[in-house]
Amino acid sequence: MASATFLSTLSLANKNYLLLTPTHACAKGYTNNFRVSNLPSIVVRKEGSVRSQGFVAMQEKGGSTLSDDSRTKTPHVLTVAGSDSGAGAGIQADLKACAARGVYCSTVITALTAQNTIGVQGASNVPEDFVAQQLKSVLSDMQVDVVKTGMLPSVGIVKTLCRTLREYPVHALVVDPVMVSTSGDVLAGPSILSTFREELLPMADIITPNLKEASALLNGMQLETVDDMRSAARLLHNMGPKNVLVKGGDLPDSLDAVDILYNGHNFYELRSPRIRTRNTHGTGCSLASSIAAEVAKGYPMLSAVKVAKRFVETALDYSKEIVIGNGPQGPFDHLLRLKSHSQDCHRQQPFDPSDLFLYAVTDSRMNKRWGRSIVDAVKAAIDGGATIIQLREKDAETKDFLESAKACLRICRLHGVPLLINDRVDVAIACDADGVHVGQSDMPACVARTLLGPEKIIGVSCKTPEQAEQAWVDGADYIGCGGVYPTNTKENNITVGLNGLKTVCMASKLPVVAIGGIGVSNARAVMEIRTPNLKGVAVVSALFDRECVQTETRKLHEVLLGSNIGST
Ligand SMILES: Nc1ncnc2c1ncn2[C@@H]1O[C@H](COP(=O)(O)OP(=O)(O)OP(=O)(O)O)[C@@H](O)[C@H]1O
Ligand SMILES: Cc1ncc(CO)c(N)n1
Ligand SMILES: [Mg+2]
Repeated sequence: MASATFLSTLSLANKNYLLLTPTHACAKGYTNNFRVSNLPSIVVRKEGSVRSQGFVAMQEKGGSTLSDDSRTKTPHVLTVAGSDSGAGAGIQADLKACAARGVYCSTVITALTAQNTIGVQGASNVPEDFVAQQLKSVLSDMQVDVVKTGMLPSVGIVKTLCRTLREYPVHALVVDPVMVSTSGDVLAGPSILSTFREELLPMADIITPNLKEASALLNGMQLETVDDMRSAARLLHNMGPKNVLVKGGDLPDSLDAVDILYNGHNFYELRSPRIRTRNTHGTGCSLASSIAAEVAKGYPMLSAVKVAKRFVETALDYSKEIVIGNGPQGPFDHLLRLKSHSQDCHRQQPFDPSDLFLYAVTDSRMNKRWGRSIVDAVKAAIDGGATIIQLREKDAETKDFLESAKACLRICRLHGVPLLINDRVDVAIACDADGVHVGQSDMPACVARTLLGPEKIIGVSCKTPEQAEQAWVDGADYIGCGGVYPTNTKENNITVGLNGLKTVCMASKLPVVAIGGIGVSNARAVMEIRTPNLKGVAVVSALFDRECVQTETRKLHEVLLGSNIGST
């Protein structure tokens, strides 16, 4: 049995920190094997013992870590579990959940399963001594913070794990006592129950049985209501784990997904709306891994469980319609990416610099003046031959802007024309636009790149070769150079002229679009500076401060074609 949980609050540097100690590291037989971890760590000598190891967890409200040193290590979860060939549960779910939650995950594989959305067709255990070898390889080298267990298919493997954990103590142990898959296939037989009860559960910081597993651990106790779940949690807690989470994913007749967390003092009833979906295979593994991930980051158990549950709920909701496999229980998408790809038949094309040829930039004031909606303006520009659109809505309310952007995106995708958002990276992300255009005092392009990911288009306004170089370094795709001519659209804008444009084009490693006071009368002169990097012109007033946007766009298109430069 683990020794009793010892909780205290201590004051350090005028801040209250919650000191959790000892963790399971002081369970019977742990060796005196301490190490420095990313988690603010305090070795606690309790009752003359030097065996116990604890860590300072962040407080529920706005906690903070103890020292800068403590922030340098990457949080690390080791999952000890079975492989699922269908990749919805097991090791594969654990890897995806940890990646989604932003922690590193190493893997010790205990069994291979041949599994899909129909069920488990076969299983083959990894030999005990090879499980031991994998455990040693990882634990002796990689500074694991939290071990999470899943399928442990034999008594020998459970014992091997317990022995190795005593030799290499970690900060926390999360045990998902996997026994039966949702398809009803046995992943670990009843023979392991006694070793679970006697050896593994007492070492655990949390165990996360589903209803069937809780029932099996409690000799077949019937579990049909939330009250039954509370009773089960209390009885399981008596077996030694610090926390028990009884999961109610399979609770009959429950509109909500209810889980009960019990820490020996309090019960917490955690509820979320039940998502109506067939794609729930691997929810248990993912929940346990996400709890492990949050604990590895340093959060206290209650916060970790809450965040993990919300993550699973969000991922299920996001994935409720994805179609993978023909069986009754499909996998879900931890990384929240598959839906937009599978449902979007007009996928974004990779950035093509020739798209900068006729670059139309909308202006809310001009649209208002001419009594047209932003959607109508975009439609007309595309019909006239615009090759890329940027929405520049300085005055719009965010909610309205987002709605307009979504409507414009549908039109742009239909015509294969990229849609960029000016300044507002948040709006671009929210509507899944093709990219953003940022100015020198907006969000730096490198930060926008981190937020938007590698595929999105990022343009930066530049007036000098130095700014153009920085845009390249920051990972932009193109630069906008100007104002080439004086313009009313931008107040106090310094004009660079054709010479300034040429200097920047010559220096730039990125394709360039010219902007500022350009229209039908001078577009040809701009393109005739003849530098290979200049791919087109960006235009606001010459298209949108006119009665007929389509006609003006067509005229400009003809002029540009006549200049015979930059077009595809
Ligand atoms: N349809 C659903 N909507 C929302 N949450 C759900 C749904 N199904 C399960 N959950 C939640 O997912 C988590 C995992 O619970 P569940 O009871 O499904 O585990 P499990 O049976 O071990 O899963 P598996 O063995 O398929 O990996 C719990 O927090 C549960 O409340
Ligand atoms: C390998 C493996 N582990 C756990 C589960 C439980 O979901 C499963 N179906 N397969
Ligand atoms: Mg499970």
